[in-house]
Amino acid sequence: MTFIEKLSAAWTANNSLLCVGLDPDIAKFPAAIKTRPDPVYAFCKGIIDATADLACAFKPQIAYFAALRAEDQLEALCDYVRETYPRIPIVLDAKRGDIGATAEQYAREAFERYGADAVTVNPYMGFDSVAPYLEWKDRGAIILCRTSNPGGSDLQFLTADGKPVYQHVAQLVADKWNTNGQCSLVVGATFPDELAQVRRIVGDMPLLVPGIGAQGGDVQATVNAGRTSAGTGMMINSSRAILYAKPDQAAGEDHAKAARRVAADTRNEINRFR
Ligand SMILES: O=C(O)c1cc(=O)[nH]c(=O)n1[C@@H]1O[C@H](COP(=O)(O)O)[C@@H](O)[C@H]1O
Repeated sequence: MTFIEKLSAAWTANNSLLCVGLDPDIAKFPAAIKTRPDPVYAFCKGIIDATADLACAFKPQIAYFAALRAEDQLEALCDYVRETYPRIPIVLDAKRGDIGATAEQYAREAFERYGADAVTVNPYMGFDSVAPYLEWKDRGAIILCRTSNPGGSDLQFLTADGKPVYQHVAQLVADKWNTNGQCSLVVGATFPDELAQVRRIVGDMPLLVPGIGAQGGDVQATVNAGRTSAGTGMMINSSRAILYAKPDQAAGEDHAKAARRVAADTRNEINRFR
């Protein structure tokens, strides 16, 4: 099964366009987890177990694991997801970009070491820097197009040949790079107008859409701008708002239950506008 087939099946099985981001920040962990020998694994496993029936994908952000010297725990988590929730795709968020020979190693890291279904990739160095990921025919390459951060406009919004650079990226990927139907684009929920533009350019290509939750993107505007005619086509990511949801102590919630509540609310809100 390819990445896109797996993602499509997860949209249906969980009736969800919600991607749960795994950005483990040990300072924000509950005290009982901080002192465990494998705190990053334990924390993320708790979130995964609490949200696996609500998510269309899990997206570990590699920097959070690497900064804590916890790549082994990321590997174990990816194994755990594949064994326990084999229908949920793993998107490794690494935003790689380098010359072809180096990209081959990054692709092996993402797809062999971590067994990810897809990886985020930076298009700035052009096609030969992306091609090694595309050699993995059953995996996905999710290419940065219109990122959610304010500084994304510095380059992505510059005009070249009469249109903004992010639209060139969308056109290039749709027309030339996606020959095997394995590409996706990153478009921030914080820019719904540009999200709509990208949707017009790329047809039904799946989009990774971060920026709701902690970054304040509007869910209704995001869904209206980015959904396909089938009411799917997006992995709408939320990380911190779910991971570090405040437990309702009166209701006896722990951190995982609070994460589940916020994930369920987010999934349901997205579905209201599909
Ligand atoms: O590729 C990404 O996932 C990404 C692209 C982008 O344009 N903006 C963006 O926030 N992200 C990632 O999405 C996640 C957003 O986290 P929250 O803001 O906590 O929901 C982080 O892991 C970011 O690295």
